Amino acid sequence: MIGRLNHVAIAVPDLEAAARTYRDVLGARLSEPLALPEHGVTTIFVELPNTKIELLEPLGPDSPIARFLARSPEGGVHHLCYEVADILAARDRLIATGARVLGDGTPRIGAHGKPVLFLHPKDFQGTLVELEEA
Ligand SMILES: CC[C@@H](C(=O)O)C(=O)SCCNC(=O)CCNC(=O)[C@H](O)C(C)(C)COP(=O)(O)OP(=O)(O)OC[C@H]1O[C@@H](n2cnc3c(N)ncnc32)[C@H](O)[C@@H]1OP(=O)(O)O
Ligand SMILES: [Co+2]
Repeated sequence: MIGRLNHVAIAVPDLEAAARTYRDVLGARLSEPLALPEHGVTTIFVELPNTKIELLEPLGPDSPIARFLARSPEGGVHHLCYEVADILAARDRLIATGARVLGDGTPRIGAHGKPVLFLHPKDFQGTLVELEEA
């Protein structure tokens, strides 16, 4: 069911500092910052030949990454995003297996303008999983 690894997300306390590290130290190509208030994050994507790194900074008081950063103030790997061909079919199949789809189960539009869903980390070896329709 899952396809390509779309991105690895890293929660960071300071997006500009993280962008400098990837651009100036690691020599990577970066997107412009994108504020996504409905997701409570600002993102910068690091473009790699085979996948992307999503740098995530909290945005607003209800950011879903605030608690993560409270536990890991220097930041860390936050989620993996896999592509699926049909997100509603993937959701229904996952629910049938007993996996917990976060929120109300309705896909929302993510950073790439495509529908996304999140799966509970406790059901996937302690890793938060995002699905994005390809
Ligand atoms: C820009 C859009 C999009 C894109 O297109 O790419 C994005 O990526 S947005 C990214 C941000 N959005 C989200 O993360 C949405 C989904 N997340 C959530 O609903 C919540 O963050 C959560 C995963 C349910 C966690 O909720 P929270 O209240 O922060 O945590 P708890 O304290 O209740 O944690 C319970 C339990 O889970 C562990 N945990 C929490 N976050 C992670 C994580 N990222 N990876 C692994 N494990 C995680 C946490 O440690 C707790 O464990 P125990 O202490 O053992 O109970
Ligand atoms: Co993501």
